[in-house]
Amino acid sequence: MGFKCGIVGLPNVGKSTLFNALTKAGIDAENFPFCTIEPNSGVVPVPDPRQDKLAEIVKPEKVIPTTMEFVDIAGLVAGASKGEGLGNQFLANIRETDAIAHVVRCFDDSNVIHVEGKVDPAADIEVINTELALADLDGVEKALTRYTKLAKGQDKNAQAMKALCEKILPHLNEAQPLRSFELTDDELALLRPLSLLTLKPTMYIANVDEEGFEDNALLDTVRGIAESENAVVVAICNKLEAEIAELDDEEKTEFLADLGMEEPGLNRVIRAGYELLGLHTYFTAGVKEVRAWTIPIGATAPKAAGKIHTDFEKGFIRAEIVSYDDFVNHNGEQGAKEAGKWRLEGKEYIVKDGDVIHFRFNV
Ligand SMILES: Nc1ncnc2c1ncn2[C@@H]1O[C@H](COP(=O)(O)OP(=O)(O)OP(=O)(O)O)[C@@H](O)[C@H]1O
Ligand SMILES: [Mg+2]
Repeated sequence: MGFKCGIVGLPNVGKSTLFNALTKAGIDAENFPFCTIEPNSGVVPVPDPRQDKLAEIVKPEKVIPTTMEFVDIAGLVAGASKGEGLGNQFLANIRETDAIAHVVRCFDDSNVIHVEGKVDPAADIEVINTELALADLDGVEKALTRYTKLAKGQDKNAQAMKALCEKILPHLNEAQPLRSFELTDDELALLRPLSLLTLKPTMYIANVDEEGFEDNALLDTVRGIAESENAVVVAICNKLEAEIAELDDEEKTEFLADLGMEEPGLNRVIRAGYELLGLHTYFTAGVKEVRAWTIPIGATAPKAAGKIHTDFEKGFIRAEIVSYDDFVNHNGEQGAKEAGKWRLEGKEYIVKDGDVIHFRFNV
């Protein structure tokens, strides 16, 4: 089920620091039982202020946030696609993720070793992107050999695959990510089984020092590169976040206020990851629990219902919906009903972000 975001980057750039902060923050949220799946993989609650607002109104016994999984992946070095460093193992770990958070060092600290000897975000990004592109090149070349054989028969799919592999190979040969190659939806669907790394939605995490959020040429470099690839950048000080995550709730509020921050920077990372995956949230809000559920953007009401239980999808009758704003503005379901804001929707309804839903079904 889980949506996984892999944390990648050069060695010693702050990946584990970020991961630790993320997973610690998970424990501190208390209302979610943080679970470690593997030593380097953790489920993190997705912070959503709307859910807190709903809970204030409904006063449920429990509040259950939705979650996503982060995976801390070993540092990648030049040559990984040829088996250097942890090489293929590393690449296999990335292949299993749904999106990539690429941590880039944007802090100067001579005490922290940089594997390439100097802090240079553009060069660092290139090392990683090149390795990922070369890994894809290898995958596409193998696929081409396979489909070339199959295409000799009448296999239409194999013929289409062969042509497509030939079309994208030159781009990969120049170590360019496929994100920057224009592909139709049909072509993307054809390529899906190859789980290509450079097609995964990617965000850059610029790891800055405490004063590094403004007037930071290193950060500007990352922003420039991201813009050219239509990628997202989140600037964050991983070291500071790790410290914040260690604090108890009260200390945390005070500490953040001192820094002039409303919430930990981590929340931006989690939310950016969530958006990157093309996900959004609907809520169920009863006295037992107020709960957030994750669905792909564009999911219909029965599909959304299926998240709760397959029976809800199979026996779907209708969805009773109040949109988030109406729910809050009218102080709950009853108020929204009286104001005529309570809707009945059928099988075709595309669930909107923030919908508060009650499903009717029979089994
Ligand atoms: N923003 C920052 N400012 C200063 N130091 C930092 C910052 N972020 C991380 N560090 C420091 O950088 C060092 C390396 O961090 P970390 O172990 O998280 O790297 P990593 O990317 O996981 O490395 P590896 O690939 O070897 O696992 C640590 O000493 C950490 O405290
Ligand atoms: Mg690490």
